[in-house]
Amino acid sequence: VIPGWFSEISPMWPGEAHSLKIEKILFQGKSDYQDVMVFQSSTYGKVLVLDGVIQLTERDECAYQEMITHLPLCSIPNPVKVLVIGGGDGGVLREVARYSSIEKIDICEIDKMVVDVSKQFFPAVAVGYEDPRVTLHVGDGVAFLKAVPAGTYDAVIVDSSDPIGPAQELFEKPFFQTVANALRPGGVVCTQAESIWLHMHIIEDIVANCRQIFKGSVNYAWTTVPTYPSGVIGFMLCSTEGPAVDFKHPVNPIDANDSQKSRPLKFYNSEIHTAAFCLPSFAKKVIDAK
Ligand SMILES: NCCCN[C@H]1CC[C@H](N)CC1
Repeated sequence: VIPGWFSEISPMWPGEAHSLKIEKILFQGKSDYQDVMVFQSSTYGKVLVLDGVIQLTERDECAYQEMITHLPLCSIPNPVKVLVIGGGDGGVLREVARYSSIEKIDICEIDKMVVDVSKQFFPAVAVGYEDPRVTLHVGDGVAFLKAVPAGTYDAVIVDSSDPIGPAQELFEKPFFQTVANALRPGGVVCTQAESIWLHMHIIEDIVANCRQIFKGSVNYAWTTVPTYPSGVIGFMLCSTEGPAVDFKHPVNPIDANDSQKSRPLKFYNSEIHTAAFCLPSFAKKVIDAK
């Protein structure tokens, strides 16, 4: 460990550790579920860390929040009801709130401390909670989805941490089945789906499970987030049986109905949407073969 530096050491990415220079530690706490820390970095703004794993930095969170939200929501013509599982920092809510067609945004986050810390230290991320369409449910996303009437949502976004810790169940087959049940026919789900450089086996299992459960489209997309392990993160994009969804070609260009023209997108655009589904051969072999 280098004094004055934060290193992201984890058995989930053995033998490597991304480091950020610390200017000042702003918060350290322990919730019912995990250790929570916020620090001011030298070059990436403020940083949110859960159980020693970087969740977001002010400098590059736009890449993740915009892609995980607009890849699914630009793929269906008229989202009305959306559910976010996880995402307690509020960044996905901020992006979902751009769609004027949306009438209801539910969010189920298990750890209230993440919500409170984000509101205190990341106001430009937690701004998503200010939208009147948002309802926060503090609890376990698995239980929440089991209680949701079938066919309730047009879209579900699973903005989880990694499969070690509170989010473990969000990577397992029963959870994907409850998501499929909660979606309308032709509804879409987008989940945080790790790194093709680090987690090809996890991704292989997720793709196999999704192909069994989601009878519409099943695709894997990826993007660059410098402060995530290996510098990239992926997403599973799945749709239920019903009106066809072509994830690779957006039908609902966000700029057509973006209610927040005062705060333009920093990362997402329709070209990078389509490009996100282009995979290197080692990943394509595994993902497209399933
Ligand atoms: N809403 C914040 C992003 C949470 N997703 C992250 C993906 C990469 C992981 N190593 C840590 C969580």
